[in-house]
Amino acid sequence: MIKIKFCGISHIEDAIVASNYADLIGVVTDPISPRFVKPEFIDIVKNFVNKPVVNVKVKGKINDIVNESKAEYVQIHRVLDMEEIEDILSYNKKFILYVPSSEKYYSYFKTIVNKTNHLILIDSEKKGEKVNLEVSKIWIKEYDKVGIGGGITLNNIEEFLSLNPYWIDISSGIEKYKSKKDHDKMIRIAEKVKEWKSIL
Ligand SMILES: O=C(O)c1ccccc1N[C@@H]1O[C@H](COP(=O)(O)O)[C@@H](O)[C@H]1O
Repeated sequence: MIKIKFCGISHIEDAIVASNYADLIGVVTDPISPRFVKPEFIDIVKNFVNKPVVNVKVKGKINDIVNESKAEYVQIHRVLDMEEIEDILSYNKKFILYVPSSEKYYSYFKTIVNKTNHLILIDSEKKGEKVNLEVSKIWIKEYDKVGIGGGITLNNIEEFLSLNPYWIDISSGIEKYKSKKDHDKMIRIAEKVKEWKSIL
């Protein structure tokens, strides 16, 4: 079954619902985000959930991000330079590495695939825009750990599932308002993913 990451969790009650319906729980600890919470929130969340937590960060040194919480995964939501890619190889930590969905990042995508064994997240080049599905379709076929995010909602999720990604990543599409999750949307999205498996 296609795995689910519910991201941008900033309330304990949302984390509990995410834990019941998703495989990964994303918490954004970068002040750039309207869903920002302090890294300490992750350590609190971990007392209430039984699924791995992902610390999502855009800026900052990799070493600082790795050590700032007890999250099982670190998602670096920016394009890394070569030195940083080499650096992540030295950590005994699970990473999610963001690749913008544009042909111009194909060689970057291949570098990550060839050098690391981590999960990849294909997302839109600019936050708030929809991911490029044509590019994503090709890359998903090339590497088995590719997930897709970027504008997934209850109304368009089938388009994403039809690409057969390893996992999907959803944040704004399951919100009531910015930073607060809509539990009904979370449950309905999870049901759609489950039903999708039974169609195949
Ligand atoms: O969600 C955020 O606020 C965020 C901020 C900065 C970097 C990444 C962020 N979120 C990531 O983007 C995907 C897709 O989000 P959406 O579903 O399009 O809203 C999300 O799942 C996070 O991994």
